[in-house]
Amino acid sequence: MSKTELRKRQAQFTRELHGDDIGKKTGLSALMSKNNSAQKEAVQKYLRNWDGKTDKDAEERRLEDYNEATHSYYNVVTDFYEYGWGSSFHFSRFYKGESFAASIARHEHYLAYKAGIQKDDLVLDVGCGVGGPAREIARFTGCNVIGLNNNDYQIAKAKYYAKKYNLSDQMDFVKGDFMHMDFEENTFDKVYAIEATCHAPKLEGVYSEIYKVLKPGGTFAVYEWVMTDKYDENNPEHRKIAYEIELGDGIPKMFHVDVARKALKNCGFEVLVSEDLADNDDEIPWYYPLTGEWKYVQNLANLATFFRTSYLGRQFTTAMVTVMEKLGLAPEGSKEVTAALENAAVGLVAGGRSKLFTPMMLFVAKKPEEPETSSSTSKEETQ
Ligand SMILES: CC(C)=CCC[C@@H](C)[C@H]1CC[C@H]2C3=C(CC[C@]12C)[C@@]1(C)CC[C@H](O)C[C@@H]1CC3
Ligand SMILES: C[S@@+](CC[C@H](N)C(=O)[O-])C[C@H]1O[C@@H](n2cnc3c(N)ncnc32)[C@H](O)[C@@H]1O
Repeated sequence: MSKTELRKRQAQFTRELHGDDIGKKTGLSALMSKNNSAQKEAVQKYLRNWDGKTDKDAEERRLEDYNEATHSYYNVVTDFYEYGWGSSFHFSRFYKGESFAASIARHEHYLAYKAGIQKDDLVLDVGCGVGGPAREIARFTGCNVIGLNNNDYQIAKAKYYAKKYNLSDQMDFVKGDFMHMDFEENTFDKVYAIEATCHAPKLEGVYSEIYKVLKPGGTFAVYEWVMTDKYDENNPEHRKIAYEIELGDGIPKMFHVDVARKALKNCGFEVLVSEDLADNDDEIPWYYPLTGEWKYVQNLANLATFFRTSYLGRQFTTAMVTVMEKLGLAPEGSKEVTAALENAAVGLVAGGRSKLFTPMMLFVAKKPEEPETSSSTSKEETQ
């Protein structure tokens, strides 16, 4: 199927699944207005690749199907994410006394600061979700942002929110696969990606596209999801944690941190910062909202969020969605989605506690002023 045909089909499917009036409804009320048979199809398309098999063939299938699989994954989880987490789909570090929203925003500001984003810069947000970080970074720095996303539903939502919050002049959102970008070479002053490029079947693929569209001398900053140095792919316990994360988060393959670092270098980037922000012995761990450890709750106003993200809250949501599905109020397959998200939560907490996994491997990388030609770059073996 050609790129144009795939785009048309995915856009048409989104209209069938979510209707034309995207934006006004969020979370569970948006879930309730989804089309039943389209939802069933989306759940099936997402889960067909995660059938419990971890052999090379199964992995190959997941890598090949990355575009449709992630498109379907976000078609079915976006409403749950907004209901449980908000409109920035990423983790953050927590400090004592800090609210959940402040912590999420600070994590975004920090990336903007490390990327050196200035007023009037043209910035690309790779895998922009519903635009939570783009709105915050545009307000924080005064830059102009283009959000790239392969999910039509999220793009429609991001556009709706930009208009609602009077930010449309500073931002736009476009449909596209980050493995094959349509932008002109040397277009953007800065590029950032927050917990999105882990959906790539090959990190060198997405990083080389970023390198191409970045102006010479421009900076790319990313919070990458990777398995850490402690991870051993041949250890079944470790592999189980990585598989749970892949299954529950729609990721074809979780890569080791070295793979990411080498991929950046192989694309021609000069790596300026390479730091796991989760490896700071923070008093409050990044994954705590998913553990249900109430002792960490910093702010009474955040109680609703912490209930929804905690183990107890997740069981409550699953039970509620099961009943809603039986009564025909929620579309078929919604219960399966909550089960997959439960896997995500369990895998992420296990990965976080054991430090086998981090969602905040910070890389800041520069495209040289005079980029090397690809033939003059010596490449290291990655994936
Ligand atoms: C998938 C990637 C690369 C990043 C997303 C990171 C997080 C924002 C999500 C990872 C697991 C998600 C879960 C929820 C919200 C968003 C995440 C934390 C829920 C709390 C949403 C409400 C459901 O009832 C339970 C979910 C558990 C997992
Ligand atoms: C976990 S969300 C993070 C969203 C956003 N960065 C944020 O922090 O709110 C991952 C995002 O990557 C996008 N994505 C995944 N695969 C993609 C691809 N091949 N091309 C473009 N976007 C993709 C998803 O649609 C989703 O918006």
